[in-house]
Amino acid sequence: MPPPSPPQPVAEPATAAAIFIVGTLADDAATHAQVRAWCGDLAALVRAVGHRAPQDHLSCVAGFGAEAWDRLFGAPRPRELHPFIEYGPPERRAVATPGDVLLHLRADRMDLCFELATHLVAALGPGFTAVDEVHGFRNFDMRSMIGFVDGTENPQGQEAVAATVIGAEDPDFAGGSYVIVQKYLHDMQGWNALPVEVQERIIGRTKLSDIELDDATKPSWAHNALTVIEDENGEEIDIVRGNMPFGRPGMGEFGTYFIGYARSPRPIEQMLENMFVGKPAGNYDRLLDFSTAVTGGLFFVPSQDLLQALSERDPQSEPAPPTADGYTGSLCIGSLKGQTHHE
Ligand code: HEM
Repeated sequence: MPPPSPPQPVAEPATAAAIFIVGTLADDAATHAQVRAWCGDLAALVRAVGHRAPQDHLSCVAGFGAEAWDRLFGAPRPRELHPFIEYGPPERRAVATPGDVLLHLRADRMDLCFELATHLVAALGPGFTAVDEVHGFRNFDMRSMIGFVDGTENPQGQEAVAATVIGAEDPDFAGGSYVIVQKYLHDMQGWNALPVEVQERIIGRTKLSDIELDDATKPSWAHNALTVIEDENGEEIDIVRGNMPFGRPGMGEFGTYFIGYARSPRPIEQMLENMFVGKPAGNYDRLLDFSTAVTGGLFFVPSQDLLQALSERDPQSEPAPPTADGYTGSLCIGSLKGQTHHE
């Protein structure tokens, strides 16, 4: 058995700064070839910038949307990769917005994220158009834009890896992950006008001390009641969140960039359904009375080895065999696996 393919740095601890870039790709052969080559250059670019400041934990995760995957790499496609599914009524909707490529850059210094983003976008070439870019910062006490500590219940270490990294359920794509992003804008005036006790019932935790409310106090519509989900055996299904606050106070912009990684998009989609539609329907997340999702995207994050292998993939030479329930076929990276750095 070859060693498992190392994942991209999806389950990293929170850093002080992050840049999120979502872009679309022109649908022409030159762009596709350039982006495939970029997949092979990504790790070297991260090294080139990050090596000079090893203590500042620079990392980058790259993901690809469903349509882009087909155009860039052809079949097979990761088993659960599909366009972002919208949830909720018109006045409270998790919207889907365009996005072929996601870049999630993290470091303890914004200048490192900025420098790397500059190189990565240049290398993607003229066929890449950024459609959204957010520069996030770590707020004091790890507090989100709405003043509550964020990330407390994130799994850590091995549990984070188990929650995010695909294993035997999709062997061709083992070592990969799915990621869902949403950019939220908050009505801070409305939120701040609420008594703290009401805010605490909306989040399901105390504001100052970040302690979970007990079951008798926590409403069924609390954020952490709707986002805690279980499998058929009653085991909690974890995801790893890397949310960051962002904004421009002078312009009245106050936001949260939600980013959730998991080994299947299903748990995150279930959480979105619970939040936006409600559980049961109508029993929705009151955080959404003060927060509007203005973007939404789902991306697949290939393992590091697959990212390398994809750079040499020619989808034209591998005719895609679509089937009724998606794509099947071999990824043909067996021969390329020998080129990985750890074998
Ligand atoms: C407006 C955007 C959001 C904000 C400001 C926000 C904020 C928070 C806060 C303050 C907590 C409690 C502390 C913690 O454990 O992290 C939390 C928990 C959580 N959130 Fe969110 N969140 C947002 C959107 C989302 C979305 C879209 C999802 C999933 C689709 C989600 C999933 C979760 C989960 C799984 C937990 C942990 C629940 C637990 O295990 O107790 N959040 N969030």
